[in-house]
Amino acid sequence: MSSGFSDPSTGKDPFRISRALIAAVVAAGVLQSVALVFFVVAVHQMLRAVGPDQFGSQAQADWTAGTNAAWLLLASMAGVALGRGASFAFSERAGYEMVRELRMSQYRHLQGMSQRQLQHRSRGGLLLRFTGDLGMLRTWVSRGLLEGSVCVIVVCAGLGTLFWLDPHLGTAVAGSLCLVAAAGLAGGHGMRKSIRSMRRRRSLLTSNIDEQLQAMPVVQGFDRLAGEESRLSRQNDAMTRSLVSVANRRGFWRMLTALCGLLPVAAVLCVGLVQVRNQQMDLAALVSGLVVAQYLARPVRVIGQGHDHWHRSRISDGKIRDFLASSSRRLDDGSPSLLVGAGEIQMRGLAVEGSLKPLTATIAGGQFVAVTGANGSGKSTLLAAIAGLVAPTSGLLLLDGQDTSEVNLRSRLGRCGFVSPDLPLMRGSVLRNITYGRPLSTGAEIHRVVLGSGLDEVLSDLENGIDTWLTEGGRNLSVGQRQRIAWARALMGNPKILLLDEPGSMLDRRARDALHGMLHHHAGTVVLATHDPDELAMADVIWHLERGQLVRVQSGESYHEESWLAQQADPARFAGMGGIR
Ligand SMILES: Nc1ncnc2c1ncn2[C@@H]1O[C@H](COP(=O)(O)OP(=O)(O)OP(=O)(O)O)[C@@H](O)[C@H]1O
Repeated sequence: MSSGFSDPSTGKDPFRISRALIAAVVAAGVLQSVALVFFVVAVHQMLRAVGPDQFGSQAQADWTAGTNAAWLLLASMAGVALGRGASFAFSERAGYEMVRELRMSQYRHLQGMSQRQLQHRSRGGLLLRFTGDLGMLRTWVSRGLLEGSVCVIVVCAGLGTLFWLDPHLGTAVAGSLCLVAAAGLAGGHGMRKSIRSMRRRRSLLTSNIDEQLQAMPVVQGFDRLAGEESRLSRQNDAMTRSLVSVANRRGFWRMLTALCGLLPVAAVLCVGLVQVRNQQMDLAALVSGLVVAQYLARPVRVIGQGHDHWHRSRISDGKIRDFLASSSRRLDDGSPSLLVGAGEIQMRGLAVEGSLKPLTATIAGGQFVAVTGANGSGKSTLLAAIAGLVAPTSGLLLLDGQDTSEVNLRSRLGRCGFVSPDLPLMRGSVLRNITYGRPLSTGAEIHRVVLGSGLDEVLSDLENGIDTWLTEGGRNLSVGQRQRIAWARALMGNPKILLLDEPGSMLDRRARDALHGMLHHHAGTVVLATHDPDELAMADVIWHLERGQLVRVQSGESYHEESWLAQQADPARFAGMGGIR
């Protein structure tokens, strides 16, 4: 079953339900229905063969016919049980398999989203796509669509059997079901509105809790505990009100479905008794009819609940489709891979809306460029654009002469070693973190990087050394320690282009010296965003950015001279700042 949507990475429709499983569910439904018909026939025959006179039997019990009917009864019971069990298992499996595909499609879509897109999305809403929304869709597919279809087959078979027993019984039950279905459809209005409001509130609450988890020290440090508690309490109350409203509507549905379950029994009893009184039907047919009506209670209830699942899933379905249709870059679109060269970076009118004005410049392979400028001048954006994490809104970026918009993204990402406050450490050991981009690094390479980045000093302070376990973002380490691990992570594999966004901002003097030594020795291009005069003086070229624009290019030497002269002219201004060395 296809929805017309296709995952660009796999070319498959992630909403597709496996045809084989649909066939299996339908087959199980047919088995259950046929077995139910035989079961009723067996009940009817048994009553007529060995039941008392009122059941329409002869004065003498026909034990042979009764025994045959008993065998049929047993066989049909097994068929009903088998059909029901199989239809449940296959329906559940079909739902789980569809959700598995959708989960991966959503995750691949997420992987193609740029840093800015992710920063602009609510985390609560995104989390909901992977949890509640998938759960709702699964419930609809398994319990609503597939189990509901089986139940429709069973109800049809049951109605057919009732018509066979007595057309009046069939008509009464069919009529009563139509009545309840019409009432249900009329009462279904407003359900989606309540669900939409409940989802919005749940997403807000999840985002808030997620933020609080990360920023609890801010809440505590600024003593905003009471304020945040009352905000959460308001959100919690609003969500509870939405949940109660949805529960009320669902309660109405439960009432209808319970009624649906009992109504066929009442209809068969009333119409059947009248027919028996008028001697147009025997008691065997009435009892058999009651057996059918009683069996139909569950399938009718399931069909009724399908309506509830349908409404709940429509909003989730829409949200997932919107998410999958939102802009995301394809990681592997079949275009050629980026080839590694000397690390030359060319920008031709490269711009990022709101952050970086069109920039045309070239950084030669092996050059060391320091980028400086006031806060918000666009340094981080420039580095992230070179790394491929921020998509330029116009212009071209060429790495080693290759237009990055024409190479496949997967080959481009990870080509630059990047240290940035926006790239936190991951949960896991220090070793996992430093080899994150290159899990197959050899022991010798790890040793080289650990020594080259001075990480050995940090590791000697950690009880478990390189196996020390880091929590999310490495928050169980000091900021400087985290920065040095991030450094080592960027150096692994000796990347031709190294992008460092203020990597020394939290380092002590020794660590800073180690960083400078590493910058000296790195055999490749280095682009360093910094305010540090020592680091600026080390660079081959310095780019001064102002409000997203490259306003001045200067050599490191001339910067050094300029600073030295300024220091001589006004020593008081530089007192205590360490000076230019
Ligand atoms: N996710 C974002 N979405 C939209 N605009 C952003 C985003 N991040 C940053 N900006 C804007 O882009 C501009 C450049 O920001 P950027 O972080 O590149 O500056 P920066 O020079 O690195 O600053 P700092 O020295 O404070 O790190 C700023 O005006 C900022 O408001």
